[in-house]
Amino acid sequence: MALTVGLRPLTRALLRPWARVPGAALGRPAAGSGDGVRCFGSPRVLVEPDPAAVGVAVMKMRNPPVNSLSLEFLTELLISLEKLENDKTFRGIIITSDCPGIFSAGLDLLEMYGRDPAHCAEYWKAVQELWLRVYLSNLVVIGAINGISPAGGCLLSLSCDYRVLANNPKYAIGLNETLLGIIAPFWFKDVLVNTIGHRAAERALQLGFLFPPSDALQVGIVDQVVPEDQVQSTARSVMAQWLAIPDHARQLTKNLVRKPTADRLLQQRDADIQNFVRFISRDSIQKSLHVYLEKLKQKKG
Ligand SMILES: CCCC/C=C/CC(=O)SCCNC(=O)CCNC(=O)[C@H](O)C(C)(C)COP(=O)(O)OP(=O)(O)OC[C@H]1O[C@@H](n2cnc3c(N)ncnc32)[C@H](O)[C@@H]1OP(=O)(O)O
Repeated sequence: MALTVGLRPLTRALLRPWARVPGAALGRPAAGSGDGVRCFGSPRVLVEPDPAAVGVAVMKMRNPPVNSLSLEFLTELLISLEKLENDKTFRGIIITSDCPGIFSAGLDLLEMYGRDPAHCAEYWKAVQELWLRVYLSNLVVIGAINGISPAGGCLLSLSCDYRVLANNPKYAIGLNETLLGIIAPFWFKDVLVNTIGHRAAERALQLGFLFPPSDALQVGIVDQVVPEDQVQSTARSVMAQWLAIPDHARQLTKNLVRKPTADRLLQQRDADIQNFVRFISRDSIQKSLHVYLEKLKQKKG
């Protein structure tokens, strides 16, 4: 899949420090790992081969405190995913979080608040890019959702082939954009409709539902809810089932099902960026974001 990234300077800047992280250089054996064992990642994205499953990588998101999807974090995720996609050792990835209780707080509000249009455009391009990369990945992608997963975190989860959610009432998942006074873009909406159906998506999107685990399972936004300490092992068992299918048949079928949805964005990426920039730059939207960020601060104090 040839995707235009438009992130080259940042990508290069990010690649350099990796070489300085012992054992973290992409595609090279890690310090302390066995010969030929690949252990790679970046400061915020830990990627390791699953010791219990051949051909499977575990990707842990580590952007504390809440794994918000900042531009730098998105870029690191993109690079790691691209490397995995190109490394024939791997057939599947389990995406999970290294931040206790939080899968991902979604898009980084500070990338959209008080920023100039050029920054917002670059940011949105990276958001699009991550979605396309995960959604159309040739690898089997399983989400081991071990924490709360609102908005962009939910989109990331929905883009996996299968979602396992930890059974903790605090770990809600959903597209809650309306609660922030913003609107989920059409491609977020499309993925939700594809997953839970039109009527359920209509309610969930308008009301900004964050589904706790039992409701999430019932509506179908996740495929399985398991005790917290079984999320990884369940993800691994599910992975084995998906990897039992010949890659070419599974990949072509995935593409058949997902391409029309991805094409809707691919055909209008620039217009989507312009819409986002116009929308997010409005005074009223900036005010809503300000109020929401203040609420997050006050919650603490
Ligand atoms: C056309 C426009 C479409 C745009 C689409 C947007 C999609 C999105 O993804 S918008 C983001 C939606 N995300 C949320 O609504 C989640 C907001 N965060 C929370 O509800 C909570 O932080 C949490 C439940 C995830 C975690 O709660 P916890 O008590 O553990 O931590 P906090 O004290 O709330 O947060 C710690 C720290 O992190 C900052 N923060 C939290 N979320 C974000 C975020 N999404 N972006 C940037 N920063 C975030 C929070 O303000 C705290 O910062 P300080 O320590 O500096 O106060």
